[in-house]
Amino acid sequence: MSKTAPSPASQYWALTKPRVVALIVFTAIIGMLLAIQPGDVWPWARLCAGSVGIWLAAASAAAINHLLDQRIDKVMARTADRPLATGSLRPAQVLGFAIALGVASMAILLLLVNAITALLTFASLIGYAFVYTGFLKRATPQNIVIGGIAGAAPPLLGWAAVTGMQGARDWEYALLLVLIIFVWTPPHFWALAIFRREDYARALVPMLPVTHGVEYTRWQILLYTVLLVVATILPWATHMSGVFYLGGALVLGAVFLWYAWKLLDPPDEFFAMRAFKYSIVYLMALFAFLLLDHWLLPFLQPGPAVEFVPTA
Ligand code: HEM
Ligand SMILES: CC(C)=CCC/C(C)=C/CC/C(C)=C/COP(=O)(O)OP(=O)(O)O
Repeated sequence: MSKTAPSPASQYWALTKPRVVALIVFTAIIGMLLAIQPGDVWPWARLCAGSVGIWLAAASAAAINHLLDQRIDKVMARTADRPLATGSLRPAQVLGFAIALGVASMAILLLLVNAITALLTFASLIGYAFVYTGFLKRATPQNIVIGGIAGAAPPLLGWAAVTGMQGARDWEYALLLVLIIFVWTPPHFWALAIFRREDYARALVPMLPVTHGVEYTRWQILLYTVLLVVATILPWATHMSGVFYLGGALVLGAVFLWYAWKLLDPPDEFFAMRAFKYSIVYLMALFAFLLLDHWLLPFLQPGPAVEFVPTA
């Protein structure tokens, strides 16, 4: 039985790495919602335009990644069905699509949000599409650590969309969120890379399990997971978030530590993929805790007693 060819729309959609970018936009939106304080007027236009603009930029960067990684994607089993690897889209089409998304993103951010968000988003796009994909990925096993800065930036982009980054507090809090995703990235990616190491070796990509071996990578995952748990305490320690967040972060962190510890002597080779999948649930849930702590708890707590003063 012959397989029906995928529709062009589904191929363009695949270029945007929709699921990864969905989580990226989720962290950006949470950055926005943490930057608004209870009682503030919600800047709806900037919230909507900021989300769309950041989404378009991340999608553009993902499409450029497909373009620059054609050779690698063709060789690796995980990526061999990508639109350029199969030939269902031509490089010129992908380039045009990436440019259109990038231009639309910058126009929206510049015209409807603010210059600092446009600038930081553009830097993240360049960081992932060119610095990581075009250079670091092929150059060093620290590729995803350094390149992770671009993927970690979205909460800062969201925060900038709401505040314009006017005060030191804005930078401190937003960079804390960036730090959390930055230290989350190595356990997230290296767990998958352990499982997929033969793919990377065949494609000559110097990922850590290929260059330094699986055992060394497992210890690095544990090290970064410990750093991650410490980093996730900082929002509470700096009074950005309360004990509700802290409780959630510690429980989620304890489970992540269990995965990282068990990965040192895993029950089977699929365990690394279970750890990878947990890393995604972890980040989603951690950011959901930040949000609930910021927005739900103030509503649940009784407000300050207001004294009734008769006017006459
Ligand atoms: C340099 C940084 C990063 C690297 C190298 C990396 C690497 C990867 C890889 C190789 C995959 C598998 C993709 C596939 O099978 O098609 C993946 C999946 C995923 N990543 Fe990352 N990642 C990074 C950062 C991020 C960030 C910052 C986020 C979100 C905040 C994220 C969210 C996800 C999600 C949600 C998936 C699952 C996608 C799916 O189920 O199709 N990643 N990542
Ligand atoms: C503007 C902005 C916020 C940009 C963010 C860019 C972005 C989409 C970051 C995600 C990082 C990611 C999917 C890495 C995958 O690594 P890989 O490309 O080596 O994985 P692959 O083998 O699946 O292609």
